Amino acid sequence: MGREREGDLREDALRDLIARAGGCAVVDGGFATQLEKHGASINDPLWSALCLIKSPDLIKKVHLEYLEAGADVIVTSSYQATLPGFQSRGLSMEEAESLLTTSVRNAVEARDKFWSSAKRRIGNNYNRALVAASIGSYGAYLADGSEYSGNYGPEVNLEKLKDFHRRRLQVLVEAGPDLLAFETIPNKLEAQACVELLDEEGVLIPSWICFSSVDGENAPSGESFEECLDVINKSSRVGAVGINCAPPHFVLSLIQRFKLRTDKAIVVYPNSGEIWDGIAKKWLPSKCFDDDKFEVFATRWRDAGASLIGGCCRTSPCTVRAISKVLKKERS
Ligand SMILES: C[S+](C)CC[C@H](N)C(=O)O
Ligand SMILES: N[C@@H](CCS)C(=O)O
Ligand SMILES: [Zn+2]
Repeated sequence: MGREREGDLREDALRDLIARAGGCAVVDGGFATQLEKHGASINDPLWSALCLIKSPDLIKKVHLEYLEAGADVIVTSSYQATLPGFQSRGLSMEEAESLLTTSVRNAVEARDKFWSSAKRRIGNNYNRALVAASIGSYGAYLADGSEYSGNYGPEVNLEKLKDFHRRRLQVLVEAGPDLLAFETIPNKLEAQACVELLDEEGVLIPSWICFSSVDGENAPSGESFEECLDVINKSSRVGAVGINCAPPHFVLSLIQRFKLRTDKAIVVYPNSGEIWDGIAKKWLPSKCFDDDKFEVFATRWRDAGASLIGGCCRTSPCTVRAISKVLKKERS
């Protein structure tokens, strides 16, 4: 993958989608959550990536459900799919890379299948969706909940994070997604690693970088979002920045703060408000927001300046349907 001229960046893909969606595009919802609803057992260090090995057909089914619900962007099943993770289960490097490729192909095939029939439906309100290849944080790979602490320890430096992300990023880009979605980034160092890697690898498809948050104020590491945004603002390869898998009631004030610090598009797809216990590997009941609430919030988030809105863990196609209904109402 050689270095390319800035002018070749395909940043229009994201801008065009947002414009086609009337100023605010709909991102899908909790992918792993929906796999579980269909009976997948993902209590495993590979989490949802286990389905890439065990039930790839289910992955396609879930993508189709989110498309039918109105998602303008579907995020691939690769959140916790990593080369060392797969290799630790006895897969060869070649097999592991092939699973990453499959995660993108599954989503592209679902998108193409859905669009070929949806575009013919009279009066349909659908856009041709984009496929965003999910790149979960290093903390996601650790499978100990550290995507919500950002505490990677002193031995994890910038180079180590870039090395961790490099080959997966190359394979995913090679598989031909429309976008890259860096998800639940918990600290500034990993944001820096992602930004530098995009440059070093000359990645031409636009990325978004999303942070998690556990206090509604800062990144999980305690670093301010302003510091994190300053890192991201330096990169023309990052088209959007925002928050995912944090509780919905944090989102409005974070959008307002992000708007003061960046000109990039803002992307938000919070979870239901429940809290992940990374050790027990289960969701703890907490202030939980239902789909009606998402419908109300989505308008406020859009009015505050978000241009990509969806749901994350513990949200469902019903959540996305509610978001899509309210955001697309005014243009139908
Ligand atoms: C977004 S969290 C619920 C994903 C799962 C986590 N990385 C774990 O393996 O425990
Ligand atoms: N795209 C991932 C994010 C987990 S935080 C999923 O929905 O499963
Ligand atoms: Zn999530």
